[in-house]
Amino acid sequence: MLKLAIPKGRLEEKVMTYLKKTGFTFERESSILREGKDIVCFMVRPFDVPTYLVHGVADIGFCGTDVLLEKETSLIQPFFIPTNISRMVLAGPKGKGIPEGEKRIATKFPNVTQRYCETRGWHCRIIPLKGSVELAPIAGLADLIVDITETGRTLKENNLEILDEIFVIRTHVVVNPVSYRTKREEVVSFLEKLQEVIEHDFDEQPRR
Ligand SMILES: Nc1ncnc2c1ncn2[C@@H]1O[C@H](COP(=O)(O)OP(=O)(O)OP(=O)(O)O)[C@@H](O)[C@H]1O
Ligand SMILES: O=P(O)(O)OC[C@H]1O[C@H](OP(=O)(O)OP(=O)(O)O)[C@H](O)[C@@H]1O
Repeated sequence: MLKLAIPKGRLEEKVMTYLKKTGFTFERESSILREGKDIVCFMVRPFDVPTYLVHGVADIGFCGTDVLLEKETSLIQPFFIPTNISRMVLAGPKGKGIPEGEKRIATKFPNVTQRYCETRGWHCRIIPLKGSVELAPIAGLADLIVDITETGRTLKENNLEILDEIFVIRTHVVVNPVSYRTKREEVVSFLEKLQEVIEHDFDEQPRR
């Protein structure tokens, strides 16, 4: 029995489509649980995916680079699944640049931001928020933000500009290292089937 941690939200549909293409069917479905003959899917918040693996209650999960770097977990990352590519960026009010001295930075990703400031040798005051981070400079809560940008629409709508790109965000397949040892055959067989589905999908894509 494989136990998977599936991110609810913008990644959910793509991941569930890949699972069904991999041959899994589900007899019982709810908003938090999908159960089939050889599989159980825990439907969780994206930030919580690594937690289910680290605590050993899930074998495989799917989550973004942002979550993995924010949670600083050491999970096996065999490959990506094709989803929209987004970026973690430093951004601030258009035309104002990066202030001298202490920088107030609002973010959903305090650990990522702390490490980024250390690499820049900056003295920062990090203001953790749960969302709508783009509001912080407008409200005077922060000088800068560290946040995800995909299309750039949110930044543009709030007169913010990218000041630095911190890392590219992909969607990772992640594996619990213990499961990789104790359920090796089942885990490897699933990963191989999933990779075949992804490669077949990719080959089917119309070439631009
Ligand atoms: N525009 C985007 N904003 C946020 N996440 C994005 C975006 N584009 C791609 N992603 C990826 O999708 C993942 C899930 O994002 P989603 O918006 O579904 O949940 P969340 O907002 O991160 O978490 P929650 O809904 O629990 O607050 C992110 O961790 C990131 O890897
Ligand atoms: O570059 P864009 O395509 O505009 O996407 C970036 C926006 O998407 C995410 O917000 P989300 O929609 O997840 O809501 P949130 O602000 O509550 O996190 C992210 O926090 C940015 O605000």
